Amino acid sequence: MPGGREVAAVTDVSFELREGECLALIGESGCGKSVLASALLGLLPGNAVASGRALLGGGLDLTAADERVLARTVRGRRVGLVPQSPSAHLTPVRTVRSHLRETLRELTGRRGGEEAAAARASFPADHLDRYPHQLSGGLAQRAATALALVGDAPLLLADEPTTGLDRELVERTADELRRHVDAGHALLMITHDLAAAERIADRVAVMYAGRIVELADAARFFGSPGPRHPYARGLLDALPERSFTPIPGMPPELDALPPGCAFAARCPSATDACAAVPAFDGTVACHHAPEASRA
Ligand SMILES: Nc1ncnc2c1ncn2[C@@H]1O[C@H](COP(=O)(O)OP(=O)(O)OP(=O)(O)O)[C@@H](O)[C@H]1O
Ligand code: NI
Repeated sequence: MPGGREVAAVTDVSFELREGECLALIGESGCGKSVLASALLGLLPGNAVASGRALLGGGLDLTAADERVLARTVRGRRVGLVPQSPSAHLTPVRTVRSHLRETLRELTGRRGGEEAAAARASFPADHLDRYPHQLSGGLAQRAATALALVGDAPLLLADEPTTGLDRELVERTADELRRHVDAGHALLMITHDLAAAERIADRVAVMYAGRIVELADAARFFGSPGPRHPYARGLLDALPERSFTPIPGMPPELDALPPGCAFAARCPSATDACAAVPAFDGTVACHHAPEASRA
């Protein structure tokens, strides 16, 4: 950070993701979702410090791999990325067709196939000759998704892949990503869109102030018995189709985290116990979470 301040953007995160599985990573703006995705691909800014391990099938540790290995064998081939700001990742002087052509050639050795690749992300064929600045946010998003699907990487990180899309396109994109998962790929989908998460995720990870506070089976999380962490319950209650009650207050600044549980100031269940940071037991990090019911 400017001025040499340090921010713990992501702390003590731990999860597994299997082939054929979609994990949705949800949480308010600024909680560390994109930083986590960038860390997995070696795309953090030069002054960032990452520690820990991120093992890809076969044992490659993404956090320890050097830039050459990441660039030549990992990005696009073993780990695909739909970046959060797709227009920033497209080359301004090249059309969408040209981006797809080069990515197809590089990752699959094939010539042609741009239209089929575009169609997978509902990118309209008659817009293929447009330049990035001629695309709406939603079209840039679909172009980025099409590019990310080309390499058929076993792991796909999709950072807000449905932003800027209308409901029908959200559903089409989510369904395409789900097909990709069902074909045996793993998907980490970062999203604000809980309806999209519910549509495609097998499991849900809820992040708050840089930590995962709940990791749950999606059907149980969105259905019954529902979330166990008060923050996760608050996120669902804030939905218009549920009680439409926002969580009071704002998330803390990551460079000024309160001691103890970072959610305590906004939490209806907080007690003195929350002065200590609750440990994450693999499913929830809360001193007051209801027991996981067996079902
Ligand atoms: N380049 C950077 N330099 C310094 N701090 C950064 C940088 N990028 C992110 N951060 C810090 O990391 C925190 C997490 O950012 P991140 O982009 O991961 O949030 P996010 O959960 O993806 O939010 P959003 O939903 O808005 O995309 C930010 O609050 C900010 O404090
Ligand atoms: Ni983000």
